[in-house]
Amino acid sequence: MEPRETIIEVRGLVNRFGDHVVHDGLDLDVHRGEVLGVVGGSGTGKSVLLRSIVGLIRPAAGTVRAFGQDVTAGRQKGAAVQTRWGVMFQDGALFSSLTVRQNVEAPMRELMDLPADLRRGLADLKISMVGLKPVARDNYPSELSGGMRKRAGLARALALDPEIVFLDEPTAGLDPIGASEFDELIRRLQQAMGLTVFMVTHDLDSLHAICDRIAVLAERKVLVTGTMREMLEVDHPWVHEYFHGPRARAAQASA
Ligand SMILES: Nc1ncnc2c1ncn2[C@@H]1O[C@H](COP(=O)(O)OP(=O)(O)OP(=O)(O)O)[C@@H](O)[C@H]1O
Repeated sequence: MEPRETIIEVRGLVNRFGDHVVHDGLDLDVHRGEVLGVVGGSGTGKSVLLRSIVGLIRPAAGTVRAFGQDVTAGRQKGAAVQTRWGVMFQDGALFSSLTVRQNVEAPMRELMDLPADLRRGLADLKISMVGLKPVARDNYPSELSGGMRKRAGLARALALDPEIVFLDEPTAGLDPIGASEFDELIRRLQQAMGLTVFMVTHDLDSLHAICDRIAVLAERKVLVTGTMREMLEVDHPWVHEYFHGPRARAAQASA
C-alpha cells in the first residue's frame, strides 16, 4: 500500500472555555482522499475540533498543521490555506440577505480576484454540481427547503475548488431519503474531485455508507480511529454501545 499523505495533522490540542476543558492533548491525522467521520457523544467537542482546525477558535495549546503549514501560528499564515479548504456549518450558515448564487460567490469575492462573469459562471457550476436546479440560484435561503439549504451550503464550501471540505453534521435534520441522497452526493463529489472529507456526524447510516475511517472523540481526545470494522472490535463502553446499540444494528442491516 502506498504511504498515506497526511494533509491535516493535529497534535496535543487543548481547548478550554473557562475551567471547562473540552480537549486535552488531542491528536488526529486526516489523510488525503479519505472520508473521515468524526463521532462522539453530545458536547465532546466535535464542532470545537472542526472550528479549531479551520482557525475559528484559537486553541489554548497544541498545533494544527494543514498542508504542512502551522495554521495555529497566526491568522497571517492561515490565510494562505483558506483557499484550500471549504467549510459547511451545521445549518448551512448561509447569508440570509444573499441569494444562493451570491452566497456561493462570497468566498470568491473575499479570497480571489475574478471578473464578475467568470465568478458567476463558476458559482452556477457549483450550484449544479450539488444537484440544485438553475431556478434555485436566485432564491434566498428562506425560500429553500432544509435539504436545499444544505446543498447550497455545500456549493459554497466547494466554491474555491478546495482539497478538503469540513462538514458539520451534513445530514442532521434531513429525512432518511434526503440524508442518503446527501451521502451519495458527498461520495460522488469526493470521487469526482478527489476531495478529502472531514465530516462530523451522528448519522450511523452515513458512517456505513461513505466513511473510509472513523475518529471517536471521548475523554477529551480522539480515543480511537479506524474503519467501521475496527470500531466494532473496540472495547470501550461508549464506543461499544455506539457501534453495537439498536440504532447501530439497524444501520448495519441496511448498509
Ligand atoms: N464559544 C464557546 N464558549 C463556551 N463554551 C463553548 C463554546 N463552544 C463550545 N463550547 C462548549 O464546548 C463543548 C463542546 O462543544 P461542541 O459544540 O464542540 O460539541 P459537539 O461534540 O459538537 O456536540 P453536539 O454533538 O451536541 O453538536 C460543549 O460543552 C460546549 O458547551
